[in-house]
Amino acid sequence: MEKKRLHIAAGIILNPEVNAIFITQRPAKAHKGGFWEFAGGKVEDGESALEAVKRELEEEVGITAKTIEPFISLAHEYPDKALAFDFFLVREFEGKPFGKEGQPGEWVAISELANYTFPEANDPVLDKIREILG
Ligand SMILES: Nc1nc2c([nH]c(=O)n2[C@H]2C[C@H](O)[C@@H](COP(=O)(O)OP(=O)(O)OP(=O)(O)O)O2)c(=O)[nH]1
Ligand SMILES: [Mg+2]
Repeated sequence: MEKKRLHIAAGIILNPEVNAIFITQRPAKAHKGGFWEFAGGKVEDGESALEAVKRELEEEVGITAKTIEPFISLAHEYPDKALAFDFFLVREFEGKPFGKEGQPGEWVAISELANYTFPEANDPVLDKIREILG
């Protein structure tokens, strides 16, 4: 069977004052359930990655992104699906992020990110966060 190919856009929500990032935990039954993630999801037909990440941030964590820039793009093949990601850095936003879909969410200091388990695809993202923002 053909692998599904999906385009995913996700946001790295930064609080620069305390060098922390807001992350959420994927629901147990979802793909990569229980792993921590940067809020985001599938880019829909007719939508740009930037539009998608803004929409997903409203839907999943209840914030309106105001200053947002491309951070890293990568492709990752899981056994069951092939994903292309665009991660964006969200430097300014309106509202207070929370797990709007009932998922756990936390502000985590960049120095503490290693204590949270992310999907394998996120490794280069985490490395770059430590390098540039840590
Ligand atoms: N949002 C997000 N997804 C990630 C990250 N790392 C990673 O491997 N993924 C994978 C897990 C999923 O297979 C896929 C994201 O899909 P999703 O299930 O969040 O998509 P979605 O929000 O549009 O889902 P849905 O409501 O349409 O079902 O990307 C990450 O940091 N953030
Ligand atoms: Mg999602």
